Amino acid sequence: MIYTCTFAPSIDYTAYLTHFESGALNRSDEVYYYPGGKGINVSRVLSRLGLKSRALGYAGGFTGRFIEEFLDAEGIETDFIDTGAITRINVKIKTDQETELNGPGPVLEGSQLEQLKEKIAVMAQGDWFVLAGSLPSSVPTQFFKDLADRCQERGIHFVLDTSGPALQELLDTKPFLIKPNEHELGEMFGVEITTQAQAFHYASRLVERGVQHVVVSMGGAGAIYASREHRYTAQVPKGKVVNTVGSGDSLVSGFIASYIQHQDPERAFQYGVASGSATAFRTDLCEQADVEQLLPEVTVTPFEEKDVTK
Ligand SMILES: Nc1ncnc2c1ncn2[C@@H]1O[C@H](COP(=O)(O)OP(=O)(O)OP(=O)(O)O)[C@@H](O)[C@H]1O
Ligand SMILES: O=P(O)(O)OC[C@@]1(O)O[C@H](CO)[C@@H](O)[C@@H]1O
Repeated sequence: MIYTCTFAPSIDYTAYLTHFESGALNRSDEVYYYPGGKGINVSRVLSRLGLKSRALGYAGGFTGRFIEEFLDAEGIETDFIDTGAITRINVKIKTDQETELNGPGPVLEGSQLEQLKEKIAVMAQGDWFVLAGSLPSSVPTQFFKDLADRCQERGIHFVLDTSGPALQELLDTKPFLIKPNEHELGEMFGVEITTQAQAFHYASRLVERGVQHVVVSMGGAGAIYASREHRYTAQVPKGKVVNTVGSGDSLVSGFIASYIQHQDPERAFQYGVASGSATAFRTDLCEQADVEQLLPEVTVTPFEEKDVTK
């Protein structure tokens, strides 16, 4: 079973307009409401790729109900813990640029954290646990470390896609996969990353620390993959970018879906990148047919240090 866990879900309210002026009344041409939060996006894309998952995490209020009902209508199993408060609404403004305003995550108490522990006590060897999205500052980092350690002890694939201070400490729990973008990877090391060579350099340091598969997404500039055995780069397909929100999560889903089928990291990387781009080219998350169509356009090549001019 694949479990996704979103501590801070959202409704993503996305408004499309030709021009946005800060400090003025703006009117949008089109708006969309989707359940959001990185783990939830992973569950939604997995479902489109034909894989069942259970979406765990914290939700509450009328927005929490909207998220649960929406996922239920898509046939996705949910098991959220009630926060007793309204789940955030994240505002995404699309003009020729993308502007985002994300709300704060929930404030959680010890008893609510205990409930999550009970829900994941049933996980078994070979299962997947995808911890994705921002982690509330009200939760001690040790709690996430305990979750990750439990995965490691029981042979559960631990996939980590988050940012911020907890990420550093969680790296020592040897996750199966992490997928920072180049900015998040740079933050981890206090540097700015602008080239694939730099991304490989720092991704390799994560591999040395024990992360099994590192994918660094670099938006339209492609992506890189590093593990102990292999290093690859991928070019992304060309297309009209409509909405990149959730494209990183789609990459994670595509990687997992392909890896489960073939246990081949190169194929999983290619399928992941195709899934990310398929999402970037739509208003909502990708469908399997889009991914399959883009797949041949994603070229994956082995990375050789000597190919790089720094
Ligand atoms: N301009 C683009 N053209 C083609 N594909 C893109 C573009 N931008 C993003 N993608 C696809 O989406 C993947 C993830 O993109 P990105 O690096 O922006 O992730 P991210 O910052 O984690 O995204 P998010 O947090 O919004 O989900 C890329 O590897 C690529 O496959
Ligand atoms: O505030 P966080 O948890 O870092 O990110 C939340 C979010 O921006 O990430 C998803 C896209 O990856 C969106 O669905 C959601 O609104």
